[in-house]
Amino acid sequence: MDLSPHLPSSGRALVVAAAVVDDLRTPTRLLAARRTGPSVLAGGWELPGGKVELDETPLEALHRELREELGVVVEVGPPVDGPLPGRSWLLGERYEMLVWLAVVVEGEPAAIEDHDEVRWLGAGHLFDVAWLPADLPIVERLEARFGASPNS
Ligand SMILES: Nc1nc2c([nH]c(=O)n2[C@H]2C[C@H](O)[C@@H](COP(=O)(O)OP(=O)(O)OP(=O)(O)O)O2)c(=O)[nH]1
Repeated sequence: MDLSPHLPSSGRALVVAAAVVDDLRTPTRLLAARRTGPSVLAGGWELPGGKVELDETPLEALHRELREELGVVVEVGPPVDGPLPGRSWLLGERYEMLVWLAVVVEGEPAAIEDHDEVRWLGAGHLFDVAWLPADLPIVERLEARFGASPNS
């Protein structure tokens, strides 16, 4: 029996993350979260999320991670397609990551677990934080969806 039907055939472990925005159709703000560990990644900014466990689907993992890390319930929108088979994004040798747009429907994002700061970035400021290197092409892809905002 295949215990991990959602895992990529590449052998890399699957990570899921959300590009949390203020509006799914016309986003003007993106949420970034600063990692606290491990030391090699600490201080780097990322899209909140984490590894998919064997007993859950990628979307179940996404909802769990956002609840645990940020204390929010989200509505998940369209995927942000990456270049790998399965439309994931490469994160070095060991991981690949699926990304979806999402909006908060309950709670206020807070750095509860795995992060020490969360920050909303307006259009025009999406690269104001030190993103983890693997996230740069993802944020570039997101930027193309952003409209101008009066506060950006
Ligand atoms: N969540 C997330 N991880 C990312 C991003 N970019 C990036 O390179 N990574 C890397 C960092 C980690 O090596 C790996 C994800 O691991 P994680 O530490 O977030 O996973 P997790 O929350 O399940 O952690 P753990 O329970 O295993 O400690 O992917 C990103 O934007 N979001």
